[in-house]
Amino acid sequence: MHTVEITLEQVLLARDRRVLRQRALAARYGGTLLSFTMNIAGPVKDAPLVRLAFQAGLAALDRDLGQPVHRELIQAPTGPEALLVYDRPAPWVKERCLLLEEREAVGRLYDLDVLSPEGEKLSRPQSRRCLICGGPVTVCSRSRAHGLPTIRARTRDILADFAAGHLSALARQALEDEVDLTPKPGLVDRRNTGAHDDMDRPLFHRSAGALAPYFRQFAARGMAGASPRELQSLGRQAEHAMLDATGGVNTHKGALYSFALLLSAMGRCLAEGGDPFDTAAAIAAALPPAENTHGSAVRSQCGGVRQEALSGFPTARHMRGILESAGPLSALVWAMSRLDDSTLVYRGGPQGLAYVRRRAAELLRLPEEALPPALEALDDDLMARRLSPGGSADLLALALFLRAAAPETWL
Ligand SMILES: CC(C)(COP(=O)(O)OP(=O)(O)OC[C@H]1O[C@@H](n2cnc3c(N)ncnc32)[C@H](O[C@H]2O[C@H](COP(=O)(O)OP(=O)(O)OP(=O)(O)O)[C@@H](O)[C@H]2O)[C@@H]1O)[C@@H](O)C(=O)NCCC(=O)NCCS
Ligand SMILES: Nc1ncnc2[nH]cnc12
Repeated sequence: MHTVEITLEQVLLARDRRVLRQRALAARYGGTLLSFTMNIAGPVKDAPLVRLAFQAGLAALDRDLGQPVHRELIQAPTGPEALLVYDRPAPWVKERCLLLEEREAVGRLYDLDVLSPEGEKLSRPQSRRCLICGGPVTVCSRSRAHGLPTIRARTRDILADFAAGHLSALARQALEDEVDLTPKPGLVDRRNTGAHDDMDRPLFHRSAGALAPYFRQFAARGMAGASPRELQSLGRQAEHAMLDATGGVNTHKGALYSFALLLSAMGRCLAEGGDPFDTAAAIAAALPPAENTHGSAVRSQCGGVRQEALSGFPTARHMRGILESAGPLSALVWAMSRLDDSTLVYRGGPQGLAYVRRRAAELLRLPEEALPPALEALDDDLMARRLSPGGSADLLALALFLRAAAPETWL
């Protein structure tokens, strides 16, 4: 994405347009109006990092204030904007906006103007704090205490730090939501431990917690332009941390590889633009396939996770679409019906993979709500055969992450 420098005149025109829309919405709905824009100093007001923070702010508003009666979004060179109407008292809305602004550093970059039904803008009880010194921003802006380069550098640091933490939290949540989804044939879930004697749900949650700090680092290192070799080294450190947390059990080795690639790629694209899936594939291609692993043992029969990465994660991307149109169980069944899953080949040979693909394909026509009984029966069958579609489970987590992160809204 090419960043654009805007003029003061464009800023003023955007503000005039916003005021006219606010009046139109007040006339149409009454209710309390929230105008959400970003406080970004300098001539570049619209960039991937800004959009990511803005999208996260919208999600936080939905979480803290509930669904508005009306919402409209504007994407412009002067920066992302949202106009929201709530059927709530203006002081109630303002109080929650102030809490949201204070909750984390990125809130300092949110401009949440609350207007009463009569058009009166609710003031804040005390001045906003300066990004640089923490004093009243009115004093610093009047005295020009800090130069624009300093403020822009601090703004970018806040946005970059927020992005890494936010993406890490979404990735961790996706891993936890995947293992909690039930019933999943042959896999660990709330019903049983599938075809595994050495893993259970608490172990997977511990594993996700151990990986979260590394997920943050992959995104941050990607933003900093780290090389594939550096990322691979970080990946090995993350694998060791996972194994330390699980007592040596391989819960997420494959998931770590996929998430590491995608998070590094998202970080790179947040800083430099580009497509995160193409970037992930390029990083994977720059690294040699692993040796002396289960995957290497069956590589002549199965492409495994590296092949999925080299192709830009097409399976996870298609699964995300199924999440929207049907649901997570349907997405898992679809993946099981076609994925080149090395865990199945390693455990049951090509015939084990073919068996799972065939049984899953039989379920493709069922609607999401009709799947649980059939999946419980398949679960009992795969447990008896010691077959575990761990690759499909990993890609379900990746699809859940893509739905939550929605990179198309900020890249
Ligand atoms: C690339 C590495 C993972 C090297 O591992 P390997 O050479 O073995 O690669 P694969 O076999 O191809 O895949 C490894 C795991 O990836 C999952 N997976 C398999 N097929 C696919 C696929 N087509 N698409 C996506 N993902 C796939 C699967 O992982 C899950 O299953 C594992 C748990 O199942 P289980 O059967 O219990 O496995 P084990 O415990 O090993 O067997 P048992 O002893 O229990 O019988 C678990 O890993 C899940 O995640 C495959 O197992 C990678 O490790 C690597 O190169 N790392 C170096 C560091 C690095 O480069 N990192 C980041 C780069 S930016
Ligand atoms: N729920 C699960 N059960 C077994 N292996 C997995 N790998 C990733 N998620 C898994």
